This record gives sequence, structure tokens and C-alpha cells, in this order.
Amino acid sequence: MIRVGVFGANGRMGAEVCRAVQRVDGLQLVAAVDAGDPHDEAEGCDVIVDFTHPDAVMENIKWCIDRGIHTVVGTTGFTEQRLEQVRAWLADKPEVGCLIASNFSIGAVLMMHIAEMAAAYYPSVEVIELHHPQKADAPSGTAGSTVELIAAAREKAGLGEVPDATMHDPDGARGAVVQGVHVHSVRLQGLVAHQEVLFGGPGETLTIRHDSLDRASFMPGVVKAVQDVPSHPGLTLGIERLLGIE
Ligand SMILES: NC(=O)C1=CN([C@@H]2O[C@H](COP(=O)(O)OP(=O)(O)OC[C@H]3O[C@@H](n4cnc5c(N)ncnc54)[C@H](OP(=O)(O)O)[C@@H]3O)[C@@H](O)[C@H]2O)C=CC1
Ligand SMILES: O=C(O)C1=N[C@H](C(=O)O)C[C@H](O)C1
Repeated sequence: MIRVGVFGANGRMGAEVCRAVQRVDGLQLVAAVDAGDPHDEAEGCDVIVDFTHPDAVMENIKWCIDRGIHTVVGTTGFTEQRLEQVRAWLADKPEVGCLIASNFSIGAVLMMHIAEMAAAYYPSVEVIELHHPQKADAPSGTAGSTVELIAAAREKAGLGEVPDATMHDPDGARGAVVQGVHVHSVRLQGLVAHQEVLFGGPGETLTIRHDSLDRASFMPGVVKAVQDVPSHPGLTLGIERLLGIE
């Protein structure tokens, strides 16, 4: 039996995770912690799942690692600097695992993987991410992970700059430029989490789109991560290995 705690338990994702954990044999929900609650009720957990806020997540991860508790982290806002900090904390606790994923939905992981494959073949690329208006950050963590994969694939293929990346754009109508790729963030009532990756070359375009229509889409990935993390010490990024995608 894996004893599971959830940080951000009253939030949109945290509440869904609490319900999902309670439905799975072999997992036991023992702590549901939200902002302002004392963390000590989560002391005896084997794994803590964090869906909180980019401003809170680092402190939460440190709290868990210090106590030898494995973590599954869906909260966004990770930079290379933050990941280095997590690696440093884990170095002092070699038996502890921490899995951080910008997106736990299978379709989103496949979208990123397919975008990485396509990136070498098209000079033009842009990302449009679309989310509910309560989302705390922009661009999304998924868009950040996607452009990181695209940028690496472009570099490996010897592609130079995206052709129109230096256009005069005084009002930001062309979106943010992240790792050389234009990223547009739409926030709209009625949406959950969606992303399009658009590729363009001579006489053709390719659009890869993923839609999370319900937060249920993230739960199989979160549950797999909770079951996996105790046997995988150190830092794991993404759920690709859990899905057999490399
Ligand atoms: N990786 C993935 O697949 C996904 C990632 N996300 C990410 O997860 C995060 C949360 O999203 P969402 O559920 O929509 O956000 P919500 O705002 O609905 O939920 C976050 C919850 O965490 C609480 N909280 C804030 N700080 C702490 C803390 N220190 N300890 C415990 N609880 C805390 C908040 O309380 P209060 O409101 O009082 O501050 C709130 O109840 C975001 O970063 C989002 O991008 C979302 C969906 C999927
Ligand atoms: O805040 C959300 O809702 C989501 N956040 C993650 C992100 O920033 O990529 C994952 C998904 O897009 C939903």
C-alpha cells in the first residue's frame, strides 16, 4: 500500500487527484493539504503529489525531500535553475525520487513527441496554447517543454532561426519568443487545456493539436507516476518512460 498525500488538495487538479487516488487499489489517500494547512499531517506519506502554484512548489519539494518523501509534481514554473536546485537537494537523499512533468495527459505527451519528430523538417514553427482564464502562468509549462524539444531538434538538424522571428512587433501581437519560437497564450472561458503546434514549409503546413477536455485526462499519468516514483530515485522529468516513449 502506497500512502499518498496531496498538496493543493482543494484546487482544480488536487481535488481530482484526491478522487483518483481513492479509486485505485494499492493507493491510500492519507493527507489532503491546501494553502494555510499545516504540512505535518503529510509527515507519514510515502508519496506526495503537488499541484499548487509556481511560487509554492519549490518550498514544498524541499519539505518532502528533507523528510525522505517521494514527490510527483505537476505544478508548472520550472526553469533549468530550479531543476538544478532539486537535483542538489536529491543528491543529499539518494533514495528519494522526484518526478516532475509539465503535462500528465497521454495525448499531450504524444503531441510533444510528434512535434519533436516534425521539427527537423520545417523552417517555420509556432505554438498556440489555450487554457481556462484562471490559469496562474503564461506561457504554459507544456508550451515551454514543447519549444525546448523543438529547439533541440532544430539545432540537431542544422536549421537556423525561424524565418520570421525578428519581425518588427512593437505591441507583441506575434506573441512571446521562447527559445526562438513564437508562443501565443489564449485564456478563454470554456477551455480546459489545449495546444496547437503549427509547422510550415514550402507549399505546406502541418498542425498538431491536443485537447484536454476534462481534468480526468491527467489522472492515468498521475497515478502511474505515484506507483513508479518510489522505485526510481533521483529526478525524473516527464512521464515518457512510464508510457514506453523515449
Ligand atoms: N502537469 C500537469 O499535467 C498539469 C499541471 N497543472 C498545473 O498545476 C498547478 C495547479 O493548477 P490548478 O489545480 O488549476 O490550480 P488551483 O489554483 O485550482 O489549485 C492550486 C491549489 O493549491 C493551493 N496552494 C497554494 N499554495 C499552497 C501550498 N504552499 N501548499 C498547499 N496548497 C497550496 C491553492 O490554494 P489558494 O487558492 O488558497 O492559494 C489551491 O487550492 C498549476 O501550476 C498548473 O499549471 C494543471 C493541470 C495539469
Ligand atoms: O494550468 C493548467 O490547467 C495546466 N497546466 C499545465 C501547463 O501549464 O502546461 C498542463 C496543462 O496544460 C493544464
